[in-house]
Amino acid sequence: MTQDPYIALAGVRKGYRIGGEAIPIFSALDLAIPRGDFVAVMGPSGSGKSTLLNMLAGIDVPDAGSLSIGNHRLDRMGEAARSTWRAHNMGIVFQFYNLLPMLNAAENVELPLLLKPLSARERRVRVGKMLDLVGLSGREKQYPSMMSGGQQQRVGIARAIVSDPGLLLCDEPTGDLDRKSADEVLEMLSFLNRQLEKTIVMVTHDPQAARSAKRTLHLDKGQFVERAAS
Ligand SMILES: Nc1ncnc2c1ncn2[C@@H]1O[C@H](COP(=O)(O)OP(=O)(O)OP(=O)(O)O)[C@@H](O)[C@H]1O
Repeated sequence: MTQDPYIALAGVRKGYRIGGEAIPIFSALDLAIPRGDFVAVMGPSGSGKSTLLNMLAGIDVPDAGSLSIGNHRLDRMGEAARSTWRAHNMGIVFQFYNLLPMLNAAENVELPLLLKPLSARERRVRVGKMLDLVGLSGREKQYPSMMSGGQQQRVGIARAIVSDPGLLLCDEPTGDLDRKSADEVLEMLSFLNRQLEKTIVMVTHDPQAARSAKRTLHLDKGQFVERAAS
């Protein structure tokens, strides 16, 4: 049985212009990721990992070629449509957590739900479940400044999944963490992939983080090279 890939890039061209000079990043990038996959993306600095994540997130668009996620052609959507699409279909986990310092853990996790037609009680119940899932129940009222990096990242993960998106994009999710906290975060991502069937694309420089993924794609000279997990 063949299934259309969940994420499909075909012939994607992307570059930047600085002053009059064109800087090509991808000239014909192809990529197919099935639903339920957990992919690590590695590659040297400047190889285009963030550019790829930004396109998958609909923050940036290809100059040419097609980019679809779950049958939606992101390259054909306007900015407002991409932004709405993003709010409903994906969660993003950042290297430095991107929590709002003036909000406590529960309020940070609740943020994406404010866009949904839910009552305050429904939001509270959902936020409680998410904090429980990431092992932080009882810490609802704590502010980011009172939490370790690992705890902050778990709040970031709870916020990323609170709307129940099918896709998680992770940008160096363990880049700011010590080994033990990093391993806890990676275990959590594996759990979300295996038990909740989230599709995960994770950019990382950390080979140990990449080993948590089902496969690793190496960006090299604007193309992907797949290497078996070691
Ligand atoms: N908004 C932009 N304007 C101009 N050039 C850009 C822009 N964003 C990225 N670039 C350039 O595109 C190339 C790829 O950048 P990108 O950030 O995607 O690489 P990366 O693989 O994520 O790097 P790193 O591992 O250092 O984060 C780099 O040469 C970068 O300088």
